[in-house]
Amino acid sequence: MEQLPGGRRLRLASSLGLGQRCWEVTLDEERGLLAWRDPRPPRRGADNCFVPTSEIIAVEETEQNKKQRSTGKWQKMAKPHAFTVYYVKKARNHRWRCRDVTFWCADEYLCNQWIQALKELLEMQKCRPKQLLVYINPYGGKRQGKRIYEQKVAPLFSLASISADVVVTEHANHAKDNLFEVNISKYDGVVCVGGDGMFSEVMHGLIGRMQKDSGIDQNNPKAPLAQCNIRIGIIPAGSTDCVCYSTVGISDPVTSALHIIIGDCQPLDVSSVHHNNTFLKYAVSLLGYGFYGDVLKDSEKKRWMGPMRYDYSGFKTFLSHHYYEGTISFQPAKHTLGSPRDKDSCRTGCCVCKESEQQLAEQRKKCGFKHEEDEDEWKVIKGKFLAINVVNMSCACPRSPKGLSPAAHLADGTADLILVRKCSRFDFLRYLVRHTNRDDQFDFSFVDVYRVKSFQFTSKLSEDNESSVTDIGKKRFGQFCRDHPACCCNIANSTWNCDGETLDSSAIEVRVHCQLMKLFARGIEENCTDEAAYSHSSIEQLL
Ligand SMILES: Nc1ncnc2c1ncn2[C@@H]1O[C@H](COP(=O)(O)OP(=O)(O)OP(=O)(O)O)[C@@H](O)[C@H]1O
Ligand SMILES: CCCCCCCCCCCCC/C=C/[C@@H](O)[C@H](CO)NC(=O)CCCCC
Ligand SMILES: [Ca+2]
Repeated sequence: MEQLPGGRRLRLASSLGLGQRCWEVTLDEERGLLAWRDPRPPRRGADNCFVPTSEIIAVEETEQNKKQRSTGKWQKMAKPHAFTVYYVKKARNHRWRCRDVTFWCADEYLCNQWIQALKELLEMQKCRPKQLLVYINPYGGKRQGKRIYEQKVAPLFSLASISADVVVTEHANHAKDNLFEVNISKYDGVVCVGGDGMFSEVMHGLIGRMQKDSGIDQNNPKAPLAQCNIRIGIIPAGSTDCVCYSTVGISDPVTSALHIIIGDCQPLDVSSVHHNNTFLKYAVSLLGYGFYGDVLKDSEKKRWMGPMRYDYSGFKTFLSHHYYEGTISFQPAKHTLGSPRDKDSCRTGCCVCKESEQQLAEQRKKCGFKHEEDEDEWKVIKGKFLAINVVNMSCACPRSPKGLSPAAHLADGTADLILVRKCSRFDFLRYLVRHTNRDDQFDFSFVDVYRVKSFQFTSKLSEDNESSVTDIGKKRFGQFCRDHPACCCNIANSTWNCDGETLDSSAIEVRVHCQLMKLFARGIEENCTDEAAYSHSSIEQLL
C-alpha cells in the first residue's frame, strides 16, 4: 500500500478472492475508484469492474455463513475472511440498482485493512445524509406509497446506516403543517414519498418555514426569498412524477433512494405566484392555464381512477377545445445563456445553470438579500389561447419523455413561457402528439415560446369586469359567448394548474427565484451506463 505524507492512504492493491478465482483489486482514493480485474488474459465475457468511491453504498464484513443473494441458498463460504461492498450499478435509461460484490481475503488483517479503508472513505463523503425526515402519502398515484417505502427504500436506507423518522400523512397539508413545527436542524434532508402534489406540499413547508424563520413576508411579490439549503428527496409514487423524472431521468423508487443515499445535490428554480400582493403558491414544474388547467380541474373529480384520470380528462378536455382570451406580460430573460429552441438539453453539470449560479453569487455579494429594483422591459401580448404554459423545467415525465419544453433548465433562474394560440382541433392534436415524440413542438405557426424571468396574466373576463363593474348586462350573460354561441370561445375563466394543484385566481403574477431550493438528484446524466461513462482504457491505467 502506498502512503501520502500525512499518512493518508492513496492506493490499496491486493489479490483477493472473488468467485472461484483471485482478482486484482485496487482502491485508488486519488482517482476515487474501486476496481477489480481478472488477471488472466481477457476472454469473451470477462471484464474489468469498477465503481466510483462516491457511488459505494456500504461495506460490511461478510458473515461466514452468508446467504447468497442470487440463489437465496445458504452456502458455507470456503474462506473465512471476507467483506462485501454494496454499490450503485447504472443500467439503461438512468435506472440505478444496488449491487454487491464479496471479496475473500487471505487473512483477517488484510480483510480489516480493506474494510477500514472503505469505511473511512465513506465517512469522508460529507454530503451524504445520516438523518432523514420522511413523509409518505398513502393515497398518491396507485396508493402504493407505503409499500414502496417499506419494501424498496427503507432496506436501502438501513444498509447505508441512514436513520429516518417516518410520518405517514393522514390528510392533505399534514406534511406542510408539520414542517413548520419540527426541529428541522436535526435533519440532513426531507424525503417525500408520493407524486408532484406531495413534493409541492413538502416544498411549501420547507420554503415557507425558511421565510418565516428569516422574517421574510411571502406576500410581498418582490421580496428576495431566503434560499432553502435542506435537500428534498423524491421517492416517486404519484400519477405524473414530473419533478422526479425531470431531475433524475426516470421515475423509479430505487434509483431515487440511491441518489439520496449518495448525497447528490441539484439546485432548482422555484416560481412564486401572487395575486394582488397575496401569496398563492410556489411552482417548480408546470403553471398551466387553458388545456392543462382544464384537464386538472376535471381530473380532480375522478381521483378514484388513479393515474388514469389524466388520460380520461385529457381526452375530454381535448374534445371540448376551449380557448381563453387574456393579456400576458413578461420580462424576457436577458442575462442567461441558452434559449428554448436550443438543441441541447439541461444535463448533469449543465454549464448554463453553472453560469447562473455564478451570477447569483455575484449579485448576492453586491447587494446581499436587499431587493434590487428591476428596470428590465416588459413585453405585452394579447390574444386567444388554447394553452398558456409556464415551465421552470422541461416537465419530462413518463407520458412525455422530453417534456413540454425540452431545452428548459433546472437551475438557470428562468422559465419557458409557451403560448398555444387558437387553432383547429387537428393542429392542437398535432401539437400534443409532439409532446410524446422527437419532433419540434415549437415548430408551429400558432405556438410561441419565450424564456422569461417574470410573467403576469389577466383574463379578458377579469379585465372586463374590472373596467366595467357596473355593466350588469355582461354579468348577467355570465358564461355564454353572445357573439358566437356555437364556438369554443369560453367566457368563463380557465383554472391555473400549479404543479398539479388548482389556483383560485386567474389573474396572477409570477417571478422565478433562481436556485431557491435543492434536491437529492444530479440532473439527467448524458452517459448514464457505467460502460458508457468509463472507457476501458482509463480502467486499464488504474489497474
Ligand atoms: N393522507 C392524505 N390524504 C389525502 N390527501 C393527501 C394525504 N397526504 C397528502 N395528500 C395530498 O394528496 C395530493 C396528491 O398527492 P400526490 O401528488 O402524492 O399524488 P398524485 O396527485 O396522484 O400524483 P401527481 O401529483 O404526480 O400527479 C397532494 O396534493 C397532497 O397534498
Ligand atoms: C394524443 C396524444 C396526446 C398526448 C398528450 C400527452 C401530454 C402529456 C404531457 C404531460 C405534461 C405534464 C406536465 C406536468 C404536470 C404536473 O405538474 C402535474 C402534477 O403532477 N400533472 C398534471 O397536470 C397532469 C397532466 C396530464 C395531462 C394529460
Ligand atoms: Ca429554469
